[in-house]
Amino acid sequence: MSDQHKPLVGVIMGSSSDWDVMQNAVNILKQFGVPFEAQVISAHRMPDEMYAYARSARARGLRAIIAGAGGAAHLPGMVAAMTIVPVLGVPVPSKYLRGEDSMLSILQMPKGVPVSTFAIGEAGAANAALTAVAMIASTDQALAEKLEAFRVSQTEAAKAMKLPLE
Ligand SMILES: Nc1c(C(=O)O)ncn1[C@@H]1O[C@H](COP(=O)(O)O)[C@@H](O)[C@H]1O
Repeated sequence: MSDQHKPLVGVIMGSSSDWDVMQNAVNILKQFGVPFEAQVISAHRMPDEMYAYARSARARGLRAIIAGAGGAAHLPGMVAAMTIVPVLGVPVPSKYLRGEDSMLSILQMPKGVPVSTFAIGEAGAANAALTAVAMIASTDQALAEKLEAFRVSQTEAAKAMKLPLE
């Protein structure tokens, strides 16, 4: 990471109402010190802005785009249609269908335009960010070591878990 201020990961979401979930991605990027940008971009409500964002992503140096959306979640797929920067899709839980609609909208892409799709909700947002970290770590040894250390401490925490019976 030569320039700490130049974002390597773009985090976008269809609405500010997605923030509760999507902040889990931002928190991971902050934890690993990966430069990122985060903003609301909607395929449905801001198609021109979405177009400009996706078309400029690669030239601006983004290595991954984490795109979260709920309901008819077309944002990740439409962004993926307009850039070869890998898109990591996060299904945001929806009010009536609890995110199953979001998940299927993001997951069922036609052959040739991939969106890597993660679990519905917070775990998906965090795991999308961990995947972006892993992608960047493939050419950044210091980041790779941080990711290894994260896994070790997670394992230690799991091994130390106690049940109330004990
Ligand atoms: N799925 C999309 C897109 C899109 O895919 O372009 N734009 C907004 N949305 C979603 O609409 C839901 C409700 O949004 P509001 O809470 O603003 O009404 C959000 O989960 C958002 O991601």
